[in-house]
Amino acid sequence: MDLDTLRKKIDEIDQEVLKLLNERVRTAAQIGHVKRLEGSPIYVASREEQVLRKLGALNQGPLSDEAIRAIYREIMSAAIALEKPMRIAYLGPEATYTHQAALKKFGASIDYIAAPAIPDVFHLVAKGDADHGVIPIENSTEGAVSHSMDMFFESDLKICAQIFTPISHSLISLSQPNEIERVYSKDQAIGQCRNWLHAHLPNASIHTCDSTTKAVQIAKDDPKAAAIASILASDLYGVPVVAEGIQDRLDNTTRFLVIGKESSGFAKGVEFKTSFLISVDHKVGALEKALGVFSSRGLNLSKIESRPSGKTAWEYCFFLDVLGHFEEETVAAAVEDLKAFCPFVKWLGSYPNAK
Ligand SMILES: C=C(O[C@@H]1C=C(C(=O)O)C=C[C@H]1O)C(=O)O
Repeated sequence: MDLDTLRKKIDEIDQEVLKLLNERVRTAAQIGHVKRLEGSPIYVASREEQVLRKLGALNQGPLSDEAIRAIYREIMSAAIALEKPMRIAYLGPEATYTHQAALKKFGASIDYIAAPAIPDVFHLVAKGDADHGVIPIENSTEGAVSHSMDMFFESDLKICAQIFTPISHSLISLSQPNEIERVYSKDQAIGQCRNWLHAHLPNASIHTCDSTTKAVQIAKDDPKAAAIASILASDLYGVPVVAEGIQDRLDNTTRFLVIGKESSGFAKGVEFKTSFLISVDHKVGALEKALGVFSSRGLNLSKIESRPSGKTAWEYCFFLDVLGHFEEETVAAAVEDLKAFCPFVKWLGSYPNAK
């Protein structure tokens, strides 16, 4: 076929695609109406994952599953915006890695609010100024973001989704590396580039600041300074990248959480993760007994992290991640068991265990 004929064919296909897309978002708007009557949440992470999994199973190519997910991310974003204008608070300012994770999850049709600090994300959602919030929770190189974890002690907000984002850091500066005297970034980002900094900028002093974006703002005003941040932040502030991919591990990935007033309901065909916060008695075998509640039911405990209780020195609480949904019988029964002997058990949410 010649070019004109092929382009005519594309135009005809686009007409059909457009008609179907509008039909799809009109149906989503109707769903939004039903949800408003029921008072149920507009964004439903488990349903989205179910739709994406079904599409993955139906897909015969040549589009990759990744491409289907990216395309549908924007279709769903537009659908949600028609159901209700939605606001997502994230740990800002603009162009942070959390901002990028939020965009990846919610797409371009949603309104975003940059919050100055992690507690502000929680407060905006709790007050109803934002429908959901996005916060970093752990990094594959540096481990837990303890400030985020500790917020769950006091907050009643629930986890409704998780987002995994590969993190590639750049050195951003008005000067070349041999002229840099000071390096600025968020503590977590500095920790992810420790070996690189030691090898390439051994004489530079290292300074922490509130965010990777803030670091770029500093580097914009101080030619002897460099920031560790994303290429997006370098573009936004017009400060050049002088070295790329400076993180110590190639597979450096951060896990972010979406928080909201409600967790994510169960959906068939979707694998779930459930997070808990517990404390155990100061007794021999108390922690082992708590963990045994899950293993005896064949439940996979995918993570355990201890944090100081915040009440008494040298007393700890434990964050647990278990594969399964709180609405599933085995998980619910395990929790009932825990409640019988643990002084404190708090369910933090069940959400799709999508990578
Ligand atoms: C349409 C719905 O609302 C939202 C949009 C979805 C979609 O476009 O498929 C899926 C889940 C929700 O986040 C729904 O709940 O089914």
